[in-house]
Amino acid sequence: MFLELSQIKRAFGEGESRVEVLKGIDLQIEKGEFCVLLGPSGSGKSTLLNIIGGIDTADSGYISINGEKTADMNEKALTKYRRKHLGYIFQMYNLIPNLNIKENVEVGAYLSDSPLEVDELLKTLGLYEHRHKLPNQLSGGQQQRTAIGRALVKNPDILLCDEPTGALDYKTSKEILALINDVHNKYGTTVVMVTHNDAIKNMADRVVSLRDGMIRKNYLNETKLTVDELEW
Ligand SMILES: Nc1ncnc2c1ncn2[C@@H]1O[C@H](COP(=O)(O)OP(=O)(O)OP(=O)(O)O)[C@@H](O)[C@H]1O
Repeated sequence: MFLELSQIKRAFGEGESRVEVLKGIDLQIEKGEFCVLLGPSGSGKSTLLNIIGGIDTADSGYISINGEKTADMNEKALTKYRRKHLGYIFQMYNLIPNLNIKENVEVGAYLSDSPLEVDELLKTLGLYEHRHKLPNQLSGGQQQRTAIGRALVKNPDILLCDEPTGALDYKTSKEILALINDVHNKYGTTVVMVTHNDAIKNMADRVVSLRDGMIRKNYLNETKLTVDELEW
């Protein structure tokens, strides 16, 4: 199993205000799978993604990648894992405002031993002619494409996406989903995508839904739709 989560628990706060956000999550994701994580607001989706991404740590349970438990890795190995194997895309693009588009993508390339060619990627993303502009000179969709470029330039094994289309209109959302899907198909990238948008589950291989910190549904989607066929 490529990505395995076992009995992941996470609580925030102390005493009276303590909230158990994840109550024992078991999840297994195959290499190259496209997994969508659904659930109501506050159900723990982002917390789970942050734990997979090594941004946050679980109180108990373990994560293993390719058979290696992250808890057994030392700080150096963990940093290497995050840098080399993970790409992260957020709803708010988190670009560096005073770097231009190309430089923002290069930030991702510096972290990798085997980055993709930056200019090539900028062309694929439709950003090449905008490469000398600053983020605030671009539309939301173009900024999100830049953030995707920064995550993809590392050619990560795992792409973690937290509401990547949350701030975008219908048409741009579809373009971004198509782009993520193309990368997933082309490079065999494993994708874990958190979303509020129920329609997106139709393009996924695996659909996982969380409620109150527990997995309520976890199934393989036998009737995948193309991004074009999605409606919401
Ligand atoms: N660092 C933190 N400190 C305290 N509470 C937190 C922290 N991070 C998350 N929480 C709480 O954990 C719960 C789950 O949050 P999380 O962001 O994982 O949910 P979500 O399912 O992603 O929600 P949304 O869809 O609204 O983004 C919420 O009640 C939130 O307030």
